[in-house]
Amino acid sequence: MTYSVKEMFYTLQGEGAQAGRPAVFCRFAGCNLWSGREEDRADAVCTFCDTDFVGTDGQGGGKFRTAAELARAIAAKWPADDDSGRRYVVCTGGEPLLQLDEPLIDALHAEGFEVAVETNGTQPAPKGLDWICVSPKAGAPVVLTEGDELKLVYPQPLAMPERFESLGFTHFFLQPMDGPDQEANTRAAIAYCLAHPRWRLSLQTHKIVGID
Ligand SMILES: C[S@@+](CC[C@H](N)C(=O)[O-])C[C@H]1O[C@@H](n2cnc3c(N)ncnc32)[C@H](O)[C@@H]1O
Ligand SMILES: Nc1nc2[nH]cc(C(=O)O)c2c(=O)[nH]1
Ligand code: SF4
Ligand SMILES: [Mg+2]
Repeated sequence: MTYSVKEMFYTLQGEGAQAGRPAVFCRFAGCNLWSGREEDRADAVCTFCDTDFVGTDGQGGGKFRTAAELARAIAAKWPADDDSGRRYVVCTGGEPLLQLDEPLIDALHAEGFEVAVETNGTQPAPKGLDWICVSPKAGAPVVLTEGDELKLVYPQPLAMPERFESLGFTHFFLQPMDGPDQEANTRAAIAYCLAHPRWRLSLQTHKIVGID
């Protein structure tokens, strides 16, 4: 299996229940809900994506021919002198579950990492993941109905929170949709959480503080 990676970087997880935690982000190239080309955005299943996941030309990106090779490259991003035993990798994209497989999870565990995934939930998950974040998209079926956090970008008129709150997740987050209406979306997400206390607010804190 050859893995196509857009970019790879060490930063703080900005979103959800693990916000603030140091992590290597591995952004896989490609998605099943949008081509990534602006001219296709309006007709895509997912129209509000804030991410460039096309190609392998970002920082630390490239093609990796084996799971061990990719796991070594991820490990090389972690501070060399760290002895905390808290290595953490977030596999994102694009849609990581188009590529992330059991051999790669095993290779990352062998490098001492806890392995997290950020997924749109349209693909089954391989065994062995340590943290599963599903972010459903209106118009795309959710097949991954259990995990650690469900993080719904809000508002999506055809994917309202009520539809997801009986699924098997530990945490339920609303994340205001970034874009031209970001401020209004944030106020609406706050109002929804206050009226429905099962839901918590997830801000994209990396954008607030200006890190990757
Ligand atoms: C770029 S996606 C990649 C992972 C996967 N394809 C997914 O959608 O979950 C990473 C996270 O960013 C969220 N996201 C994407 N565009 C956003 C936007 N405009 N505003 C807020 N969150 C956004 C996604 O819902 C997801 O939780
Ligand atoms: N700092 C930081 N946190 C993130 N959490 C989810 C991200 C993503 O693009 O999947 C992301 C990201 O791109 N940067
Ligand atoms: S599913 Fe995720 S990566 Fe794909 S277009 Fe939507 S937000 Fe972007
Ligand atoms: Mg992002």
